[in-house]
Amino acid sequence: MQQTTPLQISFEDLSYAVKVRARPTTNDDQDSKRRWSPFGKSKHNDKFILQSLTGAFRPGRLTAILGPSGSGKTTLLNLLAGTESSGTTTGSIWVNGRPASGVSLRLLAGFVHQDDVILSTQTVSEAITMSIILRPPPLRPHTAHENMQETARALSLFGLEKCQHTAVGDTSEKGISGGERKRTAIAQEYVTQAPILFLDEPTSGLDAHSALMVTHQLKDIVSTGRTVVAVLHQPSSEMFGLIDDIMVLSEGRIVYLGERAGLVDYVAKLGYPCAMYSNPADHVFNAVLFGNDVRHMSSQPDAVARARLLADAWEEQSDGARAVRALVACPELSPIDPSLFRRTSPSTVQLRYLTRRAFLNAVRNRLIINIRLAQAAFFGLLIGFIFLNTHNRPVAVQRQNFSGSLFFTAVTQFLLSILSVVNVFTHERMVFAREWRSGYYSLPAYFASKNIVELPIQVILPIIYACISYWLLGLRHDGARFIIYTATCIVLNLCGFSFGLLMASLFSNMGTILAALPAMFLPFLLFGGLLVNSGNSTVWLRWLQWVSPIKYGYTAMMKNQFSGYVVDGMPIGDSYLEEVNLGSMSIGVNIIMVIVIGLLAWGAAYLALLRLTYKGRGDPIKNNAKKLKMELEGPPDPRFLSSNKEEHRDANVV
Ligand SMILES: Nc1ncnc2c1ncn2[C@@H]1O[C@H](COP(=O)(O)OP(=O)(O)OP(=O)(O)O)[C@@H](O)[C@H]1O
Repeated sequence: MQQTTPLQISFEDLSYAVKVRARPTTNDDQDSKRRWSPFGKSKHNDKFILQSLTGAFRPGRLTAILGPSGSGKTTLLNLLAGTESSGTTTGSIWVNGRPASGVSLRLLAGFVHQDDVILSTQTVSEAITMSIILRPPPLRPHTAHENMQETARALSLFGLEKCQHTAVGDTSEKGISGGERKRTAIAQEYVTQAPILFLDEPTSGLDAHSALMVTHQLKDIVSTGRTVVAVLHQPSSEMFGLIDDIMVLSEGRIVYLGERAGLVDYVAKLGYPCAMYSNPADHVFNAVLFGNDVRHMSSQPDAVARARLLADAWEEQSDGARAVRALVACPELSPIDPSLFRRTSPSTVQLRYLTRRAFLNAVRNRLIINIRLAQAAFFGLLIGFIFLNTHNRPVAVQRQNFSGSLFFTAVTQFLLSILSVVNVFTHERMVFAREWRSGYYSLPAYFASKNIVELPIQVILPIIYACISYWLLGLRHDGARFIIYTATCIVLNLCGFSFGLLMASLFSNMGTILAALPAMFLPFLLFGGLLVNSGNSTVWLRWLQWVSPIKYGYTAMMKNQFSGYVVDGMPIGDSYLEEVNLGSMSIGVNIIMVIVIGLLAWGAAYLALLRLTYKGRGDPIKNNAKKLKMELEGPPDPRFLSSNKEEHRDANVV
């Protein structure tokens, strides 16, 4: 990894508040602005998660953020990395003295999240190569061979050679271990050569040796001049010894920020001397943050009061806080090289890569494809044998059997397609959300690749079904009518695919989808043309037939079979069609209606995915890239060029 321009992140008076439902009880928390009123409109309070944080993270140093659960560590990282958007942020952030909102920091920073999801069928090596291809580092390797070399280097640095060809896996199909997954996620960020790296609990859930290994790897990254900030839970003594700077947070406030070596002295001065041979990180947690009360969980007011005492002591009385303020006032000012900005690959590269990955994913999930193929053949045979040679039966039986079998066909083509998509896509939705946020690709490239791979399957399955069922059922022996029947099955399948995509994009888990599915599907089924005579149904509900793809598909197939249908010289088809009131629209128009409804659902699925991308506002980086880059490339904030700079520089030792 190459040396990089040193980048210092500083922030002043940084606060973050979210709206929480107000409670009618009186709360003596001075920091919350109580605005609850039983009759008024406003029933929300501001909950301050981070309060007036002033500090700096220095380049070439490994900074660890420590603090009890719920102290705001993840929120701070998210805020700096520009991924926290639901609340209100106040205060300033700079990179090398240039104003930088969290969003613009995303141009410079990689982020390893607590629960990074990687596509389960991807191997470790593929996941790392994907990062190189889709988020090329400044000196982009151009050939596949160079990409492989770069991947091999990362695999070796992170000790992943032994599992490089193992699939990542998930809870249902075991793949690599939790530690290997964490290291893979770090390696994915490492290869982009981002000058800043944020990591949220990279060592949690790992055994002591693996956690130490990860910390050593972070130290290696830091040695190239990068700024690395990691949230660490309970670092061991060995890990603690590798950390350069430490920030301790409690109840959203800073309790300590400075060199690791200064922490023990500082807490000793507060009246908490650390015993020899004890782990300073444990000491800070147990003695300082919780007052050695190991038997009881501190009550919320106690914890807040204790945190306030410690944070006030830090801010008002400590030399460390003064040194930090001096560092913030007089930061590193070297210019930010534009080559450091995050890069994305061209749309064509994204599309090509994602299509290949989606294809491999489908092939590796071969069992699912095989089941879907078998399902198409099974239902074709089932319906064929149940209604075998219906054309040889009495007229009344023909009417009933053809109606029943064609309705069943319309329903199965639509429903099976929905179920197959939601099953596959529900897991992938989380992968998409994570990869999109990390800047791997754009939504159009992802959406297009999904469709390119899935559409051929959605065409082949109904063809199998139609080829088997049409001739067994004894539908009219006419090539053109067979083609219309097959085409109707195909469009119903594609329409179901769109609805499946929509449901999987709208809802994050299978349970919700299964709860919502009947509410959508059953009205379509009821107004599908067989169960209710739509000409005589309740008037104000009759519109449902116009949005039911099953109704249009069923009508097209019924007209295909019955218009002009003659049995033993008697024309029985047209009168039957009139009787069952399937409407005046032609077969072609009915098929077009299925396509139109499918396209609308498909468009809605795209919008639902767009909603996942920063709540529909799209990528803030892409939207403002020019402005954000200009700010970072521009001159430092004038306040840092003021005449008292030299004065501050003398105090610039944390
Ligand atoms: N959008 C939100 N609405 C309400 N409360 C929130 C929101 N986001 C965070 N919080 C609260 O803010 C506090 C800090 O959360 P955060 O995830 O930053 O803590 P943390 O220090 O990273 O905890 P942990 O170590 O357990 O991951 C928690 O009490 C959390 O419940």
